[in-house]
Amino acid sequence: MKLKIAVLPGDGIGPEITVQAVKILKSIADRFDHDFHFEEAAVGATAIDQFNNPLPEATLDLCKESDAILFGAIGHPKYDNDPSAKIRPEQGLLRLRKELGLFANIRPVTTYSKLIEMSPLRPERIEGVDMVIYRELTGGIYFGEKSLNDEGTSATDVCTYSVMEIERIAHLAFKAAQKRRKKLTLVDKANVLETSRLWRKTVTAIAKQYPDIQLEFLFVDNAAMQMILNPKQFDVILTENLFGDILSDEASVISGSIGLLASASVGNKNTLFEPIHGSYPEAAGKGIANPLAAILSAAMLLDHFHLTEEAKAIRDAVEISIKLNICTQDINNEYHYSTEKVGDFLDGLISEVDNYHINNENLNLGQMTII
Ligand SMILES: NC(=O)c1ccc[n+]([C@@H]2O[C@H](COP(=O)([O-])OP(=O)(O)OC[C@H]3O[C@@H](n4cnc5c(N)ncnc54)[C@H](O)[C@@H]3O)[C@@H](O)[C@H]2O)c1
Ligand SMILES: CC(C)[C@H](C(=O)O)[C@@H](O)C(=O)O
Ligand SMILES: [Mg+2]
Repeated sequence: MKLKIAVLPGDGIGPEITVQAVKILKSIADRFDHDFHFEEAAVGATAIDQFNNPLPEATLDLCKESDAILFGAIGHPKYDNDPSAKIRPEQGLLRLRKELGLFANIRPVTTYSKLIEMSPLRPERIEGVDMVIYRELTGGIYFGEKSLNDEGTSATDVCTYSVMEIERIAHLAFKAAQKRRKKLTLVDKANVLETSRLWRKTVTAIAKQYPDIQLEFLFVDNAAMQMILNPKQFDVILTENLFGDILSDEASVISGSIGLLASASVGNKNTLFEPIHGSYPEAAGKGIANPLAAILSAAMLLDHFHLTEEAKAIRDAVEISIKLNICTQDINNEYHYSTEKVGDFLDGLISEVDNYHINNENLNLGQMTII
C-alpha cells in the first residue's frame, strides 16, 4: 500500500518519540512491502519560534493532502507559566483538529500482565481490563466563546454542543460496541449541565437503532471513581471533550503508564494518530520518554488502513518488549532502556521476525542480540 504520512513531531519529547514511531513504520513497510512516504512539518511551540504561528498554513496544507498524520506532542513551560500569552502551542493542535473535522478521539485502554503486578491498583481489579474511550474532540468547552473582562477579574468559557455533534460520534461509539462486548456507557454531568442533558437525550434516541447494545449512564464524578474501583465494567465509554481528556489520563494508570496510551482521531476525511500524553518537558532530550504510546498510535494508523497483520506485528513486538522488561523507566523500575533502545529493539523484532518466536516466557531470538 502507498501512504503519504505527515509527521508533526512538535515539542518536548515529541520529536524523540515520533522518530521511534517512524522507524517502526519504516520497518513494517520493508517487511510487508509497502510504500510509506513521510513528510515533516512544524507545530506547537517549535512552530511559534519559527513562524510565530502554532499551526503554519504549510503544516495544515500538508496534513490535508496526506493520507494520515502522525502527531508527537506540543506544549512548552514558557507558555504554561504565562497565562496571559496570546499565542499558545495548544492552539496548533486544537485548530488542526477543528480544521480537519477530527471529531472522534478513540483511546483504547488495555493491560499487560507484566505491569499488573507493579500497578498501584489492586491486580484483581485491573486484570483483563479492555475498554475504549470515545472522546468528542471538536466541540464543548474547548471551542466555545472565551472571554476575560478588562479588569482581568472575571473569565468565561462557554460549553456548547449540537445534536449533530453528539449524533455523529455516538454512531461511531455504538458501532464500536457492536464489534466488542456490546456495552456503551455515556459519561456526563446531566444532573447539572444542559449540554449533558442534550447528550443523554440524543444518545437515548440513537440507542433505538442499536437494540443489541446495553446503554448505561454515569455521572462523570462517579465514573472517575468507578474507573479505579471497577474498571472491568467498562467496554465503550462515550463522553464529551473535557471529560474524555481527564478520564483517559486517569485510565492510563490501569495500563501502567500514560506512556502506553495511543489514540486515533477520526473525522469525515483525515485521520490523526497521537499518544494521549503531552510534551513531558522535564524529560525532553534525556532519552527517558516511553515511545510505546507513539508506536502504538502508529499501529492504530495501520489498523485504520486495514493493515491488520502489520498492526498486530507492532503490538506483538510491544508485548514482547514489556514481557522482557526492555522498557523505559516509567514501566521498568529495575533497570531501564532509553527511548531509542526500546525503538531499536522493536525494530529488530519486526524486521527479523523469522528469526524469533515466543514460547511461553522464553524468547528465542535466533541471531538477534538483545541490546
Ligand atoms: N496532545 C498533546 O500534545 C498534549 C497532551 C497533554 C499535554 N500537553 C502539553 O504538554 C505539556 C506538559 O503537560 P503535562 O505535564 O500536564 O502532561 P504530560 O503528559 O506531558 O506529562 C505528565 C506526566 O506524565 C508522564 N509522561 C508523559 N508522557 C510520558 C512518556 N512518553 N513516557 C513516560 N512518562 C510520560 C510523566 O510522568 C509526566 O510528568 C503542557 O504544555 C501541555 O499543554 C500536550
Ligand atoms: C494539549 C491539550 C490541548 C490536549 C487536549 O486537552 O485535548 C491534550 O491534553 C490531549 O489529551 O490531547
Ligand atoms: Mg489530555
